[in-house]
Amino acid sequence: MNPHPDLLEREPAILVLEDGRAFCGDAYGAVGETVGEAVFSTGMTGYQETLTDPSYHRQVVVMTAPHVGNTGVNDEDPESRRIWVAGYVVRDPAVRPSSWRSQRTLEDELAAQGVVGISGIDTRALTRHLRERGAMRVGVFSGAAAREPQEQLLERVRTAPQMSGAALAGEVTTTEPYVVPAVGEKRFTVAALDLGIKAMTPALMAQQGIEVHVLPATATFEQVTALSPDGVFFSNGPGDPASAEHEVTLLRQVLDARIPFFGICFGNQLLGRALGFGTYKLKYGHRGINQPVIDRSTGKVEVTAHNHGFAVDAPLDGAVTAPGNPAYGRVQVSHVCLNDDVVEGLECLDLPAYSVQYHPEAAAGPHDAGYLFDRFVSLMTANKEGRA
Ligand SMILES: NC(=O)CC[C@H](N)C(=O)O
Repeated sequence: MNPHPDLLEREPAILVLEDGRAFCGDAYGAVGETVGEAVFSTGMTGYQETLTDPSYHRQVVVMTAPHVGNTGVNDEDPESRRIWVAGYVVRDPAVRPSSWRSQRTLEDELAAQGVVGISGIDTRALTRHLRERGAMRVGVFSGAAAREPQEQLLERVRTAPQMSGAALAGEVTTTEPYVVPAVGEKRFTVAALDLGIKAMTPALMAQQGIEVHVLPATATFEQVTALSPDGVFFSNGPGDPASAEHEVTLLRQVLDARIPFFGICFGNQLLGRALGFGTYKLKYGHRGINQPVIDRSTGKVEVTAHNHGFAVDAPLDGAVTAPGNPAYGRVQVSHVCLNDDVVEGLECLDLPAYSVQYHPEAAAGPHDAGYLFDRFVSLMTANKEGRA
């Protein structure tokens, strides 16, 4: 038997932020180097879902939860086919996983998938720094790279691509369409554009009797209508919504055709753009599983899962005519984050279309927002019956 990893001397590693601040730690996962956008997640659970969420593509995730890896890794919880984070920053890795569902250790999984990480970092201090200075590029270096002069490492961080302006859906989407069959009797057909979709989303739709046709991000309006869908869905996904031109054009065609539409996260930002609103980069984003959001139609507060670095710029007070096209009628902000008043949902009053910035699929996270899938079913039902 190999000696336990913590009995081995870990290789030194260094984390270098774009503004020059550096943190020393130990190599964790794959040894090597990686650069990306430094973001922090406050989720205490669900690291497997976080790591495999395609929206984290090109991001180095800093975990504020101090102890990571406790429940190991299994083959049931991934949200996609691989780990997407560009790097992983933790304070104190679990010495050994303890869960009846665990099949491997987290560190072995990170190493097997080539994900460079760093442990032994004061992730609270790093998070406070990111909150003060904002999300920025970062590099994690271990092995030979960690021995290079820090100025050279900093140079590599400063020349890495920025998240602003990045069009990344094409790098994470499925290459071929596939179908997630309805559970039980099939009631609806939905075309779901995969911009970085999480597995739980079609799974929850399927439970509502929806047959979900997941399409590549490059799908055309003709490919969508060929399915005669009862509804169209746009998923979450990485990158800057301001760079998603094809998707916005497609969504405008969907709205013009009055096909019921539901969008999550990136899908919400794209609905915002299709209606004529702008989007902007948040200082450090929302990532975690306990973010309070108010549903303005009911006044109810939901505790929700978030993962977004951009947001829609829309007026919070009441309905307005869609600024991009008056033919779309009135639109209002349906949900707002109680921490910072960021737009968390949009609702069209004269079109069958709505979206949320957060994650009703809650993988991981609380299930408070599950009703949003029921709303999609109601919208499609009303549209079928000519009431929408
Ligand atoms: N989870 C998502 O869909 C994220 C959307 C977008 N990439 C953002 O960071 O805001």
